[in-house]
Amino acid sequence: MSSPRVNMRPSSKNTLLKVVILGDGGVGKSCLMNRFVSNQFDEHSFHTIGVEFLNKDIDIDGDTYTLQIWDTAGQERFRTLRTPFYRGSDICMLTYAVDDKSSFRNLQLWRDEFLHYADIKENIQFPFIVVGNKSDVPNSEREVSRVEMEAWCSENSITALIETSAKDSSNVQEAFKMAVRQWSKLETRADKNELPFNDTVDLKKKQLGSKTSCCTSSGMVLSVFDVHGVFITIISI
Ligand SMILES: Nc1nc2c(ncn2[C@@H]2O[C@H](COP(=O)(O)OP(=O)(O)OP(=O)(O)O)[C@@H](O)[C@H]2O)c(=O)[nH]1
Repeated sequence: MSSPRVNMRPSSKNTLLKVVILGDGGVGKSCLMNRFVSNQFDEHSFHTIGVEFLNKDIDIDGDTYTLQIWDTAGQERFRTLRTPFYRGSDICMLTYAVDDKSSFRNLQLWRDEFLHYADIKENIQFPFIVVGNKSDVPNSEREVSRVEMEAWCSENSITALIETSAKDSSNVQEAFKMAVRQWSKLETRADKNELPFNDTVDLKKKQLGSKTSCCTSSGMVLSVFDVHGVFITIISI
């Protein structure tokens, strides 16, 4: 009598990761998130107020990851609405537009703002990824070269970098996958005690206060957060 077949395939993990997207207003953060989550592009995307988030599952190298993607308002006037949401991030996407030099120069400010409000210690290697969006623009409109991007990343010890287009969809999936692989690489090294690293955040356990949420017809989340006793309402218009 033949023995019953046993499926020896190891069960895959499911890891929840909080990804925060930062960068100047208008570089295409909301469009990147919507392209990644819903495969849609809005030519007339409105400025984000505060923050919005969407979840998306992806499979990478046999494991499933639930990405909780936080799209933040890039405009300076919304600084106090966005910064409370940096804490507990696992990955930070520093985004600029290749046709906007000033958005590239401001990456340093975004990086510093993130490290400060996320309370990441300076000697900790955090999973940053640099994303140069709007790669579809004609060469005549391009203001930031790939070489400049590589130089800035090298100066800031960032090894994950990619150019994307939320408009024509190029490299958008790859950017999020690259971000997760970068997180995984640093996490593995931290597990082996090769470098100091903050704990993996389980958002189910570690939320910024309590949260209620619902979906609008566009799929965006309107939320009311209780952040250390202060209620913040997040509205997508
Ligand atoms: N050509 C081109 N335009 C894009 C791309 N991504 C976004 N845009 C356009 O850029 C504008 C701003 O996009 P948003 O996604 O709203 O920018 P944002 O960074 O979220 O802006 P804030 O919410 O103000 O922080 C919109 O008109 C988009 O249609 C892209 O990949 N290529």
